[in-house]
Amino acid sequence: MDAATRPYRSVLYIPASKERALEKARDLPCDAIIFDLEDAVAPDAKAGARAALAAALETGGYGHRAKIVRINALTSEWGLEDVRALKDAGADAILLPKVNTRSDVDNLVDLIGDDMPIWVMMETPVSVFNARDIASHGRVAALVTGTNDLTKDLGSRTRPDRLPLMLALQSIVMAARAARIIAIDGVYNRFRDGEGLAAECEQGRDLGFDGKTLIHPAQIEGANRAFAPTSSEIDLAQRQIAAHEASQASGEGVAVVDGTIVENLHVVAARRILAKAQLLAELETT
Ligand SMILES: CC(C)(COP(=O)(O)OP(=O)(O)OC[C@H]1O[C@@H](n2cnc3c(N)ncnc32)[C@H](O)[C@@H]1OP(=O)(O)O)[C@@H](O)C(=O)NCCC(=O)NCCSC(=O)C[C@H](O)C(=O)O
Ligand SMILES: [Mg+2]
Repeated sequence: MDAATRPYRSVLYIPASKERALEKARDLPCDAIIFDLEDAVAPDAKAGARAALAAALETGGYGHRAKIVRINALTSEWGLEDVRALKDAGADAILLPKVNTRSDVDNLVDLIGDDMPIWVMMETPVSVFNARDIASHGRVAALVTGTNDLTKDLGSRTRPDRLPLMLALQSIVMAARAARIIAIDGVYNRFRDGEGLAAECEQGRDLGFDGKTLIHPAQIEGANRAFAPTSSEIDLAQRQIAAHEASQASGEGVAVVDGTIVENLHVVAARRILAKAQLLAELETT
């Protein structure tokens, strides 16, 4: 699948130390997997997780799902070995945690060479201030929000409305959009709370994120639903395009649908919705 157009509604973290989870993910309906060597893996389990992940990627079977490897920070005792063991293991991208500046990305580029796309964890206050600079790095293909680390570093409280994180969330989406790269929202820790997840997914979708990182398979369906176009969005998009075409044909620049104006820019957004709906429909039949 083309990296530029593939969906990223549901991006599931899997601790690479959990063999059962590595196996299970081959059949889960998520759009992408982050194979985690960092915070989900205990220090004593790092080496075993690295080897298990390399073997799982070699075996394959993850189908259309984007395969992202989250390594440990390059400043940690494990980062360099993670890169060495996994840079040629067949992943679609490497996810670098605890990034602060663009030069952190340069350090990874020096180690992996020319090809592999880099995803960046945005999870420190410094990274948020540098969001535009990081996102515009030519090798960075996605920004992934680390709301747990951000909350820790800010000393803020976890609130359902995520008010303390709003500047960070919006900065991340803005930077990603300015650079035309992917923006993924942070995790929802109460993984058995479907209603809470749905509300946070909706907020993330409203903010402009492409999808949400997840920690448990039970969260996949909610994220897939929230980040896909709804039937009423599809219906409206079709009517906006038709009305705009009709108004153009009669020499008018602007159409009106449901009492709201439709201009060229709305047609661009409407076409984007239809393209995404089509892509997801195709995905369901494969
Ligand atoms: C949260 C968990 C520890 C819960 O585990 P568990 O109690 O074992 O869950 P279940 O018994 O309900 O599991 C049911 C089956 O699903 C499989 N499973 C569970 N989690 C996953 C998963 N993530 N991927 C694939 N499969 C999974 C179990 O193996 C069971 O399978 P079966 O045997 O067939 O029934 C656990 O879910 C977990 O470890 N989640 C991941 C946690 C994680 O990755 N954390 C790090 C990322 S979050 C983060 O760091 C973000 C960022 O950096 C920040 O700062 O915010
Ligand atoms: Mg983190």
